[in-house]
Amino acid sequence: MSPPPGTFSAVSNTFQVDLRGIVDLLSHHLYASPRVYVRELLQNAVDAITATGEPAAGRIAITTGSDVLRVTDNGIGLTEAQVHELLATIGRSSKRDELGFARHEFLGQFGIGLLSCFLVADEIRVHTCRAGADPVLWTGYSDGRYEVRAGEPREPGTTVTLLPRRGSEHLLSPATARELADLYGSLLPVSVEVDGSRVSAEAVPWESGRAALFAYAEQVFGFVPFDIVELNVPEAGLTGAAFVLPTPVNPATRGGHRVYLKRMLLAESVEGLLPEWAFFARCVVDSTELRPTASREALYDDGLLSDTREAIADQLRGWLVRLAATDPRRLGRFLSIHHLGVKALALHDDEMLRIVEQWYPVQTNMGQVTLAEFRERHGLIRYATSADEFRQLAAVAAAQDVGLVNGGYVYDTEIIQRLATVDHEIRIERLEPADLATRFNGLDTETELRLRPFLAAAQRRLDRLGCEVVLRAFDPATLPALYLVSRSAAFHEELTASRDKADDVWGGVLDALATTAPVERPQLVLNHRNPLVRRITALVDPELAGLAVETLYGQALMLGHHPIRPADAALLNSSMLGLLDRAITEGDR
Ligand SMILES: Nc1ncnc2c1ncn2[C@@H]1O[C@H](COP(=O)(O)OP(=O)(O)OP(=O)(O)O)[C@@H](O)[C@H]1O
Repeated sequence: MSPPPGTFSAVSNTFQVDLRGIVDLLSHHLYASPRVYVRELLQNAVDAITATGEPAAGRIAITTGSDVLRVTDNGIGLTEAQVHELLATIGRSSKRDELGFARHEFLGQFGIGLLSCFLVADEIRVHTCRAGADPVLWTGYSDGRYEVRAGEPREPGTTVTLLPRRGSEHLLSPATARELADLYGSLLPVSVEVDGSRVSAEAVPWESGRAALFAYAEQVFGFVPFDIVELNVPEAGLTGAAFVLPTPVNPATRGGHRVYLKRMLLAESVEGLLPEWAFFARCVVDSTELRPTASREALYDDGLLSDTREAIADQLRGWLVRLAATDPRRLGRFLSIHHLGVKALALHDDEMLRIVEQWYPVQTNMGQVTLAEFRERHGLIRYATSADEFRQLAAVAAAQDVGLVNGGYVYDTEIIQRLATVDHEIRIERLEPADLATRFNGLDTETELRLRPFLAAAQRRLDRLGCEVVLRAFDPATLPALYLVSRSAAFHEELTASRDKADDVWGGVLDALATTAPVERPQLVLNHRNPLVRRITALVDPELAGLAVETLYGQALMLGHHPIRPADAALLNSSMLGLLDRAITEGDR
């Protein structure tokens, strides 16, 4: 009885597949380049040889010419039933176990690799024979059809013949076939020949000694490495070498690594094998355990890959630590090339932090020294957090015998601060510009009394700019004035600037913030040791003295790279013009 209208009975169906769409998708969109067809054919041949249990006797011959390309192996071959099952079913592979897991000894696992041949061919012929069974010829077409018929008699094994699609002939040419077989197959443990000449049988480069490795790096990566670190990660069955780059690289450019899986080249530029901080190394490795993605262009990002990454990171770190212990000069050279990466690493790695502290010279107002040397000399690490602050204060601080590190370079301030958190013996102090003024000498009482009217007049001129004028005597005498902003004053200045731009609601919040703490005003410290300042303080004309103070204020602002507010710019403008007017009037007399 049929169900009443409007109700459905549950029917179990299977997906329908449009074969042409799948063939097109897998062959044209999965792989980045049509050149991978050689890799997939080599891989199938190697797997078929592995399946015989006698890899040493394995032979793969690629022949080109007469407009076709043939890959012949003396592997296990297929029976007719297997041909129907394996070649004609997309996604079916003989390389998985009953539970569907990839069988360890094989390179393939997905059951789609052969389809990559449709990138370059319209027709694929597989002529195969299993020992003791009849030879079979399977022909597949890129429109999704296939035929199976009896094949010509042959030795056990398989020959895959590709008939090029129009426009792809060059990809099957003798030169390209040779180049690709070399690229993908040169480390394979079976014999590979192209048109009768052998390509394979190279030993893995890291088993041929250091000299060979240096030559390899130059040939393959195009540089003579600064050093070579051997890599070994047993749980990933991984061996290989990391080449330390001899020149700086942008840490943001991700360097790819040459990765072989079971000695078949996966790709020349694989990402994710090293942690990001190790941008100074390029690797070549072979792994028996890491897994490829289906396109075989990248490594599958699983737990094993992240463990491997960690293990390689440890080995690179160990190399650095060893270098520090055995050859500090060489470490110094390395650091001068790759300091950015090492400093980035030091932010989350204690050993690297110590290496940077001990060996990396930083800029200070007493010359280039390491943080360790600086600490030994000054008892603490006093630092400026920006290059501007350092530039403004370095000479003045040095003249007061105050050592100062420029923390303005990338990561330097963070590194200094981290040092103090990992080692409580290490004292650090951010230089408070206003504190510097406390080290300046005051004036003797008589001079101070004499200059009081001048100071009061100067203060009146700068009051509206929120700046306090003080007179001190300090070195260097060549510096007439210094504009010092305490951190809280700097914060307050930023707050006022934001307040001016903010809308009412946000402005209210900023106002509330501004009133929470009393703020020290920025100081213009005039240097009484400076001859010009002395002459200014002695001027009898109060207007000229006022213009001079305003100009000193502007000059000190600019010297310290302080922000120039509209009110400052207006003042600078009027004082300059005022002085100019005076100078011209004087000159005309
Ligand atoms: N040269 C060959 N000799 C014997 N069998 C082969 C050969 N080439 C392919 N086959 C059979 O055809 C199946 C499908 O091959 P295909 O290349 O499409 O996938 P795969 O190698 O199993 O996996 P992957 O997609 O990861 O390469 C293989 O599992 C294998 O059984």
